[in-house]
Amino acid sequence: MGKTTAEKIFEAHLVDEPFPGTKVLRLDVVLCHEITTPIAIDDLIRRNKDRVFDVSKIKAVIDHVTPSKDTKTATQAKILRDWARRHGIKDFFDVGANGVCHALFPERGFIRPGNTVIMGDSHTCTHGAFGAFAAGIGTTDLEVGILKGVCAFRQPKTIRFNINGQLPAGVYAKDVILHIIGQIGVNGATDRVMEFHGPAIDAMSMESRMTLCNMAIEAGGTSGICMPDMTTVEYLWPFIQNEFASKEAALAEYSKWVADADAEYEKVIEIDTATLQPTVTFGYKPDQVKTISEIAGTPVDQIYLGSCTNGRIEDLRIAAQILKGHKLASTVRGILSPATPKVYQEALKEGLIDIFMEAGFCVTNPTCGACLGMSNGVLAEGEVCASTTNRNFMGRMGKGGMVHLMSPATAAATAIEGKIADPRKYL
Ligand SMILES: CC(C)[C@H](C(=O)O)[C@@H](O)C(=O)O
Ligand code: SF4
Repeated sequence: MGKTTAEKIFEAHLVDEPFPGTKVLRLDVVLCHEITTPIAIDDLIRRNKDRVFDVSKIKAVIDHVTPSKDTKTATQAKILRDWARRHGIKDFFDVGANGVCHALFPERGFIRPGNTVIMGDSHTCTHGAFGAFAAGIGTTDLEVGILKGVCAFRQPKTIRFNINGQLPAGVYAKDVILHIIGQIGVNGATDRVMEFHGPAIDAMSMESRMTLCNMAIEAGGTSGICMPDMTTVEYLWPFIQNEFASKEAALAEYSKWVADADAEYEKVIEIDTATLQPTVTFGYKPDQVKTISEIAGTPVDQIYLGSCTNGRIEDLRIAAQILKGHKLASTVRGILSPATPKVYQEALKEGLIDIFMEAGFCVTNPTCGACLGMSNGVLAEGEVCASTTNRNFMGRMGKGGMVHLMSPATAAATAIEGKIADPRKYL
């Protein structure tokens, strides 16, 4: 019988099976940020276990609130910084070099097809875009991962999504994943891997695949996974060219992680792209979605472009293309947080930052910031934000505030009109 991508990765990384169905896997990458890792670090110190299993496999960044805004966040940053220095963790990204973890780490080529990846962050599923098994974990698992380079998982079942056809104009990876979450619900993939296939995925850039996998957790999914292909190889090429004689050789190697044609799935869900429209959330759960025609005209107070979902260069290009020559509506404010310094620099070079600033946007340094209501754009009570992020939970971007999740294109159109707007009019 054939295997899914997750089954192949589990088999290749299996160290132990302490109980039936519980698999201890060898880890290829342990990612860290300053909110959750300091808790693990403090506990390891307390238990006299301040060690790391392999400095080259640990990557750390200060990204959630940076530069620090108060004593608490400065202390969190300091604990992570001191720890990285103490252990000689080279891939540590501090103020000036830091960006949102799930954008920065892939951009640095840290995630490869077939990898096992953990992080104390729920959106770790993003890295499955590379054909990896990447899962968010809690403090105890993080401590074990840091100390021993292993993690226990239940063998997940896989749901396969076939995204048939090509995406219509104005419809992006964000709309696809919002549509899927709307269809299956916030628990629709709990403890499941979401494997994405089909011509629409084959045609997607790595950035779009990351957007798609990023929100797997919003349906309860352990990891989203896309099949490694030439797009994956091209993206990774600057980092792997010394490992392979040619791109074809890299592709041949990575293809072993592609799910077998006769793999067994718990469920196969077919999506016909012709039916897809720009999609936006309402309410406080990511499965509460409406098509743009159902929700257009809803007034907002703030537009936020950024995050690990949609703060990459492709997202800024799409939004800038729509915003070019327009101004923000007089009733709204706009905030752009490029996800990484590289995205920021690239956007500067391409003239995108000019477009955003001329439209009236405030451009912040790369950080999570407003996405989780920590800094750079916290909402007041009763305010509404049109946001390219991934969570619309009650008060997510500020107590008493509400969030409508949408694509960068829809956010840009909304910025122009001050009300949720259809991006297709501006294409
Ligand atoms: C701070 C962190 C633990 C959290 C997460 O795990 O998702 C954050 O990134 C978020 O998006 O709410
Ligand atoms: S950008 Fe938002 S969702 Fe992503 S890691 Fe940061 S806080 Fe979490």
